[in-house]
Amino acid sequence: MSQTVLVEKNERGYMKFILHRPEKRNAVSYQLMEEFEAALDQAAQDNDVKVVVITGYGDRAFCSGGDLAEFHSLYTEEESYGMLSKMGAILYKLAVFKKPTIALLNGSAVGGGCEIASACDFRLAKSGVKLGFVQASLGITTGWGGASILLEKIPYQSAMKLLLNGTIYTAEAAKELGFIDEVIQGDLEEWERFVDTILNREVGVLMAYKNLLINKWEETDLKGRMEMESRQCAKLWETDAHHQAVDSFLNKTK
Ligand SMILES: C[C@@H](C(=O)O)C(=O)SCCNC(=O)CCNC(=O)[C@H](O)C(C)(C)COP(=O)(O)OP(=O)(O)OC[C@H]1O[C@@H](n2cnc3c(N)ncnc32)[C@H](O)[C@@H]1OP(=O)(O)O
Repeated sequence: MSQTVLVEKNERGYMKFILHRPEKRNAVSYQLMEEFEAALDQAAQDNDVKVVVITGYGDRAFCSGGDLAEFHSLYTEEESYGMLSKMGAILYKLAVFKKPTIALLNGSAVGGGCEIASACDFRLAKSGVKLGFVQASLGITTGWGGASILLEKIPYQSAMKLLLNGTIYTAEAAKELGFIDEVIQGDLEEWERFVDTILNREVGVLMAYKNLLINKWEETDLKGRMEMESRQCAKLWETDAHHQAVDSFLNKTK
């Protein structure tokens, strides 16, 4: 089975995780969850790594969220909660990762793809990229805790607009809402400029600032809030509305 997360270490001091399931627009499978978590552990232990960058393979997609085909076999609340809380725990680990993290949106970011992006400290997107928390249009909510994270990061009204609408935005429109920090025009490699100065700082300084956030999120029980969010989503997962929406996507009738 081929690798679903490619890990590249750059001598400038960052590590790139490349979500690598191009035939599924880099959807999250169980295998990808495991490789993603292993990559996070590897980056945490490597003292040369100052920043982690997450991106998608190719130029079509950053990540299309949960693998709707693989997870379609999960029918009930309990079955889906197992999957949702598993990825939720990994996203929490990403949110409280001890060094700065960047989501580099090279292509579409949909559903759980936006949740992964929310868990990063910064979100950069190639101009023209489409993104959206489409879960509402599938009869569910963010199931991996992404809304709880989003509400920590951008103004409440903007977060609610993104979540309740459940529609697709351009990177430019998402920047207006504060979700995207920078839209990259032209060559995507230009993203590196965003971290030029950060990479010149001592890793201890970067980690100390990050620690302020981590402490806050521990005190306000972000983990517990994310678990509650997964539970709410699991309840909606077993409804007909959700199963019908997924059937429509898989049968291309939507
Ligand atoms: C778990 C939950 C959560 O938040 O907690 C979620 O994430 S819910 C998951 C929410 N995600 C979605 O609803 C994603 C739906 N996907 C899309 O909207 C689209 O595929 C885009 C991501 C915008 C890409 O569009 P584009 O036109 O480039 O490609 P496409 O639609 O032809 O897709 C190419 C191939 O990838 C597959 N594919 C795409 N997204 C997939 C997904 N999430 N799970 C499983 N397969 C997926 C398609 O079925 C198709 O397979 P074939 O080549 O075999 O026909």
